[in-house]
Amino acid sequence: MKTFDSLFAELAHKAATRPEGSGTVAELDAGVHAIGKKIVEEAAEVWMAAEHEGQVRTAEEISQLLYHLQVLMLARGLSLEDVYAHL
Ligand SMILES: N=c1c2ncn([C@@H]3O[C@H](COP(=O)(O)OP(=O)(O)OP(=O)(O)O)[C@@H](O)[C@H]3O)c2ncn1[C@@H]1O[C@H](COP(=O)(O)O)[C@@H](O)[C@H]1O
Repeated sequence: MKTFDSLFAELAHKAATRPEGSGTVAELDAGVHAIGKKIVEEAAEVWMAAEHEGQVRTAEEISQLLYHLQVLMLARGLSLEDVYAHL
């Protein structure tokens, strides 16, 4: 099963190698402003799912929020350690 750390490693590799068809590369190219809007949208979807849509949908929306947070980390050059230092 994929973990937060293994997904981050996968996304960092995509950012470095820029494979054709990668949504991550497209999102990085869209920039921090666009990624930030996606995070706000996904956060709202997490909230709505948690209130109205049950466990599975909530978990799915949380996974998407985590993904977009990782893309923002890559866009800003942040490492996992940079974030974990604040946990
Ligand atoms: N885990 C994810 C992931 N979670 C969410 N998303 C993106 O977030 C979108 C989900 O958003 P919504 O459900 O709101 O759907 P949507 O609004 O219709 O989506 P868009 O129109 O905004 O694309 C998906 O369409 C994906 O673009 C993800 N995209 C990729 N990954 C993983 O990231 C890795 C790299 O992916 P690529 O860069 O695409 O190869 C792979 O392991 C993928 O499984």
